[in-house]
Amino acid sequence: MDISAVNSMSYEEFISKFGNVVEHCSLCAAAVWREHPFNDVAQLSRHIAKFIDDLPLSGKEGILRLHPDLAGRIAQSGGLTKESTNEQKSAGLNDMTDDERMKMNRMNEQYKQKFGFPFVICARQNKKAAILEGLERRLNNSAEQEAITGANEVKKICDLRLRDIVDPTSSKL
Ligand SMILES: NC(=O)NC1=NC(=O)NC1=O
Repeated sequence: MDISAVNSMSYEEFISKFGNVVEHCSLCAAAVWREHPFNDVAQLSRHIAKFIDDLPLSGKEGILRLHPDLAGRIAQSGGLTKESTNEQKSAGLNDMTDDERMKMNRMNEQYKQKFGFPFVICARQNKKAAILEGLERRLNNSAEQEAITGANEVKKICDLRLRDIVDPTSSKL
C-alpha cells in the first residue's frame, strides 16, 4: 500500500488497518489519525512514537502489559497475533531447547515480579542470545528506566510493522 491510499482512508479503515502496529493497542492508531494526511510512513511512525513518548509512566506501563511474553504460554499455545508470531519466529524463539525455554520463562517471571509489566524487546532486531542477554541485563534497571526502555522497544516494533503495511518509498510530497 502507498501513503496516498492511507491518506484516503476513513478513520475506521485506518484503525482497522493499523490497529495492531502497537500490540493490542489500537488507541495509538486512533489517536494519530488527527495528524493525517501523512507525508510518508516515516512521519506516521514518528507521530505514533511521539504519542507513546508523551504518555505518563502509567500509560507506558499499560502498553507493555498488553504485550505477550517472548516464548511464553501464549506463544506455546499458538495464541499470538500474526505479527507477534512472525516476530518471535524471526528471533528463533520457536526452536529453543527446553533449558533455554525454562531460563527465558524463569527470567520473564522474575522481571514481571520486579516491575509489574513484561519484558519487551524488538524481536526482529534481536536473536535469541541477545534477547536473553538483554533480559538478564535489564533486570538490574529501575522500574522507571524499564518503562521507558520497553516503550522504546515498542516504537521499534511499531515502525517495522508499519513498514510491512505501507511502502516506505511512497510519499505525498
Ligand atoms: N514481550 C515481547 O517483547 N514481545 C514481542 N516483541 C516483539 O518484537 N514481538 C513480540 O510479541
